[in-house]
Amino acid sequence: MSRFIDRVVLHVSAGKGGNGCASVHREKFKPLGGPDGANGGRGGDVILVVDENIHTLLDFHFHPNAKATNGKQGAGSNREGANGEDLILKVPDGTVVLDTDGNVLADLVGVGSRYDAAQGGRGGLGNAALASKARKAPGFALLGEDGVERDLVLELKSVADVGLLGFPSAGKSSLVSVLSAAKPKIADYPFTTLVPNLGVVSSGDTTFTVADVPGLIPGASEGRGLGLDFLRHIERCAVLAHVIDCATLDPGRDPISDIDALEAELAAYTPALSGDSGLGDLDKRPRVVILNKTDVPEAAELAEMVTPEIEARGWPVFTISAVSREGLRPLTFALAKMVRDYREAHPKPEPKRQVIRPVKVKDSSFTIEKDPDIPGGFVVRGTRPERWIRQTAFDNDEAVGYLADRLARLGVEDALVKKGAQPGASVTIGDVSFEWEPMTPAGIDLTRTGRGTDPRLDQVERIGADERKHARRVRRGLLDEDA
Ligand SMILES: Nc1nc2c(ncn2[C@@H]2O[C@H](COP(=O)(O)OP(=O)(O)OP(=O)(O)O)[C@@H](O)[C@H]2O)c(=O)[nH]1
Ligand SMILES: [Mg+2]
Repeated sequence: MSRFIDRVVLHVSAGKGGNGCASVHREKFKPLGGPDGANGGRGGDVILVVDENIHTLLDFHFHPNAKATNGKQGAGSNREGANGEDLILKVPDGTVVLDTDGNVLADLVGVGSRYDAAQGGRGGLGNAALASKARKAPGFALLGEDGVERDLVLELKSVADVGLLGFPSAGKSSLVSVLSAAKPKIADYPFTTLVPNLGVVSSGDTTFTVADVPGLIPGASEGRGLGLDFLRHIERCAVLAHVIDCATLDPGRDPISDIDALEAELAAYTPALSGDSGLGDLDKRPRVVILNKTDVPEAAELAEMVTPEIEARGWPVFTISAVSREGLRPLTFALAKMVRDYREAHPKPEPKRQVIRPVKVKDSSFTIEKDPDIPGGFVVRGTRPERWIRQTAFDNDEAVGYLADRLARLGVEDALVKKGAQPGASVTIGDVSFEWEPMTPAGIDLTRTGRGTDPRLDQVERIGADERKHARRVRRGLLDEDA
């Protein structure tokens, strides 16, 4: 059986941030005029946007990997690296975004709704931006960070007014094809419909949509047949319509037992979106029963026989033939009225142009735990320390020194001392382990050590008073610019 494409796993990778640049301003007679390495650009995001012209997730089935472009590196002369371009992926209305554990991350309803699915990495700061009083000409820059990379599950839940429920081959697609201009595939084998089709039906002043969804068989709520794929679509329909095949020759099936089987599956299904659609529980949605194929004489007889029993449940019954087009007008009127009543009771909210972004963490907390694998070792965890590790070019001593200063200022050094870390202990942060060398007794402000002064700049001091003064001005100018 071909795969159902209303559920896809999509691998999104945002762009990497560009590295910052370490550069020193050069001019004739002023070879070393101050740091002018610019910042790297941000990596592009991967963004999902609801588009009215997209109706399936088919594209993602064929292209399951989506990557935004990287930010460019910064350059000398304060030339910032360009940002990566965001990758915009168009999704159909009613797309639900889940993580691989099944948690709903976003429920995209309304054209224009956006979900920032993966954030680009931040660009690294260039040495101009890293300059400070204590570190006039840093000989290093920060690395750009990797963009977010993850697997997302996209599911499509049709947003339709009327959802057709029925066994395979009951005639759901046939019905949509005669009620609307939609031309779904119709065939006499089960599971002809693999992707829901939306039909637009007009009746007087009322226009409403009917979702033709895949057939349902007992056990669907446990995933049999196209079960869950089917049931997902029903969640967002205001009116549920049973389409019953009165001409089936399957032993053991009759209209009443078909309805009971479908109702049992609905009852067993736990909607992922319970409550949020504003439609209420599935079992409280209004229903109609459509007895189909009554152009077949036996079917017409059977329909007549079971009608009172179904009406006794309080559900309106319509006897139709999708093939001979009998009984369609009363059915259309009735559906239009139910949809109108529903809309009056639930005025449609303005289509939300919601932009869903993950919450930004501005978190300077960290934890230190004993490393279970290395005796005497420690593992430091925290958003900022882990980010700083990713930003550090470990082949550059100054960059490593800067990292050490940052960690010390955050209190990591002190905390390690308190935890009883010994010099030379293995300390792991993120992907990096190193031997810990306490730099100073705890408590001394490490930013004042002057570490980071580019030794080449010392030469400036030997050039002569005028040039020195000029160089200083340039430098101050740069510092002011960055402040
Ligand atoms: N005689 C008769 N046959 C019908 C009628 N409606 C549909 N059929 C036939 O029933 C078969 C199945 O019709 P579909 O419309 O594909 O059924 P479906 O419910 O969409 O089936 P799935 O997509 O497989 O779930 C086709 O051969 C249709 O021609 C009807 O009113 N009378
Ligand atoms: Mg069908």
